[in-house]
Amino acid sequence: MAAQRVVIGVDSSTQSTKALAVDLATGTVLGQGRAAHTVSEGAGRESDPEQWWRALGEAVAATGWADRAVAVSVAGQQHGLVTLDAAGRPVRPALLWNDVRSAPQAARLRDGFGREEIARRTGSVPTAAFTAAKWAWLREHEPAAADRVAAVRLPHDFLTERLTGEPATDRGDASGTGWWGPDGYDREILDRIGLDPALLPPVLAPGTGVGFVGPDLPLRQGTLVATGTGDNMAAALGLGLTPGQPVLSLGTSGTVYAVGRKRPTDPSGTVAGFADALGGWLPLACTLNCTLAVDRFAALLGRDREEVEEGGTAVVLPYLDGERTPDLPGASGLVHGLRHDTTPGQLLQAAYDGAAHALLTALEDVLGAGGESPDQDVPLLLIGGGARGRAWQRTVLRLSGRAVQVPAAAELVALGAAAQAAALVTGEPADAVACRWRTAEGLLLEPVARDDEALERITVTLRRAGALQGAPARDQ
Ligand SMILES: Nc1ncnc2c1ncn2[C@@H]1O[C@H](COP(=O)(O)OP(=O)(O)O)[C@@H](O)[C@H]1O
Ligand SMILES: O=C(CO)[C@@H](O)[C@H](O)COP(=O)(O)O
Repeated sequence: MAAQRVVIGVDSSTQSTKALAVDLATGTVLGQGRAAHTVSEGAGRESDPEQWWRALGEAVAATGWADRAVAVSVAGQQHGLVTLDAAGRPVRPALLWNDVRSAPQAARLRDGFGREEIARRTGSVPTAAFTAAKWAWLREHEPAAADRVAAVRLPHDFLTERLTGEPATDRGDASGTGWWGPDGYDREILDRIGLDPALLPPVLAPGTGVGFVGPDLPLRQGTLVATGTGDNMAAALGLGLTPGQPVLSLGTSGTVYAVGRKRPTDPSGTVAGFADALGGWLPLACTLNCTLAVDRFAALLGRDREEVEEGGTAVVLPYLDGERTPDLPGASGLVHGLRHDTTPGQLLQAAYDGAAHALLTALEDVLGAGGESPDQDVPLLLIGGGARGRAWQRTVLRLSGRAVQVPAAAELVALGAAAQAAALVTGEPADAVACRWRTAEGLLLEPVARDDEALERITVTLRRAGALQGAPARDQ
């Protein structure tokens, strides 16, 4: 009998690192590990890349397969700016995707090139989330630190390079930088933000290996290392998505996306025109306030997150971290429509609705931007930590009007990374590996009539909130 071959997939996301050891032949998860990250509070959102590296070591060790896996791949939170000195050490903590301090720099890029032109070049109209805006912020606010930078990396590139000693990135994660387009790195944008292209890693073709794990590291020396990718691209691989199949991910960020055959270039900025990790596109809309914001409302109300009640007229715009979709980086949380008979459970439900609203109203734009026609009969795949919650599931059913499918597999990002590692070994496309592993199978929830009234109430409140929520981000 042939020896069992095992691959490891890693998801280095905002709140934690998760690792899965997966049987290459069947997709069975044989071991898993998790290690928490810390994110700064206050004006910015920063994390120490050294902590991610330690967390990767802990999480892969906990799988029980670190010394036996044949291949590994690392997926990571998108957009984060990792700055390294000549010795490969972080110059400062990484600036994360949900740090809105870089909003003025994003606005300058947008206005300098014009929305149409920058979307044509990079696929996206940059917001504060994009790495280009973060580098411009660093240049302006910490020029001495910027001068010391010898290499600029995304979170997953940083970890892959620690494993292999090789600088590399992939088209999926590169597409979230704001300085990458179909012809590679955009020299004019890099020039505009004062970033030397020599500091950036090469963008490897899909399906390429970066190298092998070096000596004295958390995995066996000689283990094959795949390119890895951004976390949303990895989940798309992990689900074996076909074009037009929509996904809603409920984690620190809320994201809605689908694989598309057409390159997206949405000048409105609602849809980011990301590349996927194969050769296609991954139009995506992302919010900053998702599970953490709803959990904060539950805590403020002194309730369990499942203790929601229907009815009432309350509207919550839960923009506790500012917001990206809609692009209101200076926004804060807003409650409207309270009455004497509003119950705490209704208010909590309104927080769920407010967090899901932008994602579900962007769904048609996401499908359209990738050249796919919205088919209401195709179930919405629900993933991320929040997908386990019944209140989240019911909210998505009510506000989408679609059937909702919750895959039984919990860690789709790590599973997608594992599929990418497996593909490197077998020569298959990574999404074909995921289909073979039947990763998308799970609970199918029947559709209910869409609650257009609730959606409209939120849309109107948002429109009327105008000046309160639209205040420009403080330049800090
Ligand atoms: N059963 C559950 N119901 C609702 N939310 C949940 C549940 N389990 C976890 N979460 C939420 O999921 C979030 C973590 O999701 P995850 O996708 O792992 O985040 P990330 O990848 O951004 O680090 C936490 O903020 C937590 O509030
Ligand atoms: O910024 C985006 C997508 O553009 C986020 O989706 C990040 O990739 C962070 O993901 P999570 O840690 O929430 O999974």
